[in-house]
Amino acid sequence: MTKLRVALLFGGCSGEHEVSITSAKAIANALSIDPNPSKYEVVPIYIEKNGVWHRGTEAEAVLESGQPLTVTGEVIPSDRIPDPATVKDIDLWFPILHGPNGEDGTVQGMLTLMQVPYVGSGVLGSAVGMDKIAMKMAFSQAGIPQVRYQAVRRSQVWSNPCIFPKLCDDLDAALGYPCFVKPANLGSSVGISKVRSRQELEAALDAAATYDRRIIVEAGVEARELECAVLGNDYPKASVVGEISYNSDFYDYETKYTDGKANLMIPAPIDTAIASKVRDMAIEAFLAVDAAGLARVDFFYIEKTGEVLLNEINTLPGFTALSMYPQLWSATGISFPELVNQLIELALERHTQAAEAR
Ligand SMILES: Nc1ncnc2c1ncn2[C@@H]1O[C@H](COP(=O)(O)OP(=O)(O)OP(=O)(O)O)[C@@H](O)[C@H]1O
Ligand SMILES: C[C@@H](N)C(=O)O
Ligand SMILES: [Mg+2]
Ligand SMILES: [Mg+2]
Repeated sequence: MTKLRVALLFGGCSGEHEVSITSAKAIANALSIDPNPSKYEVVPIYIEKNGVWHRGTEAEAVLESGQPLTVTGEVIPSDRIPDPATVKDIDLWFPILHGPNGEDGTVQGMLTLMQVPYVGSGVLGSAVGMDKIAMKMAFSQAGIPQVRYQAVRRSQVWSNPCIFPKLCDDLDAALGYPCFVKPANLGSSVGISKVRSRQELEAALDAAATYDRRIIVEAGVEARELECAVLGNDYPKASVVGEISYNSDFYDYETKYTDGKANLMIPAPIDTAIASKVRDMAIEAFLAVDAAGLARVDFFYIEKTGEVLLNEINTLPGFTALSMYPQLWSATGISFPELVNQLIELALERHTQAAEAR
């Protein structure tokens, strides 16, 4: 049988670069477990933090060591797209890029133009699923309950001294404290601050503005945190529901990626009615942004009132050893090696449908 040559695309110009390397290592490992090696040949392709693409020994070394390449020297723009000669043998692309320039529709646009199959959401699903303001607008249109929020532009934060205080007055009055200030297009809690005072609000807005032109400020809720994994294209399935608990202030970067800091409970110790609601909402969220292949949907469960609020969708969720997505499927009966096999099959299904429609 001829093997499908699968490009594992990782790294990227993103604050989640290191997480992407760890996710890619785990996926490469899953592709090395039987029966996957009889079907797939893995070709690692690494995108440096400065956007330069590498195939071959450099990409393999990053995957092996888990360490990013150090950015050096001047970059010409054409180094930031694949050299056609070096990728013409690729049969299918598996982007495992988190955050901007990879999870947000940019790479998906390039692969769509190339008319090649790739794992995960297309341009629209990726872009809407990445931007927390756009995603919330889509969710609210779909009638999915969420926390109160306000969208902020960087130009309002880095503005003249009259606009900024007025912005903070408005946020103060509308959302109160604690609130969460987030760059709209990022993940792994990078750039997020939990804010308890006016002074902290000002600093948090300034910090978020260093990451993104678009910022979201959300009312803080005291809630249990639930996550649900989705798999499929037109008829997506939801996994069992998981819960995360931790002792830190919130589920921040360090808590997410330091072994032993967060406790993952799968399945979550919640009523079946709540689990069923979460699973239904996860699928509604997936369809609302036009996701495909995979997504992990994050929720707040306010036990006192029984309310379940949708926090966000992640169209390229983490696959690290501490990440929920593969663990949720494993608990649902799909092993990690079988999961990556199904993701590849879903990519092929979507590609065939797109080709038939052309
Ligand atoms: N409105 C909120 N109320 C209470 N806690 C919040 C709120 N928003 C975020 N948090 C806390 O911050 C964490 C990160 O938020 P969020 O999931 O939006 O960020 P992210 O960077 O997209 O994370 P990831 O993509 O890694 O899941 C949440 O898991 C939660 O602990
Ligand atoms: C990778 C990270 N953004 C996640 O959602 O798991
Ligand atoms: Mg996220
Ligand atoms: Mg999240």
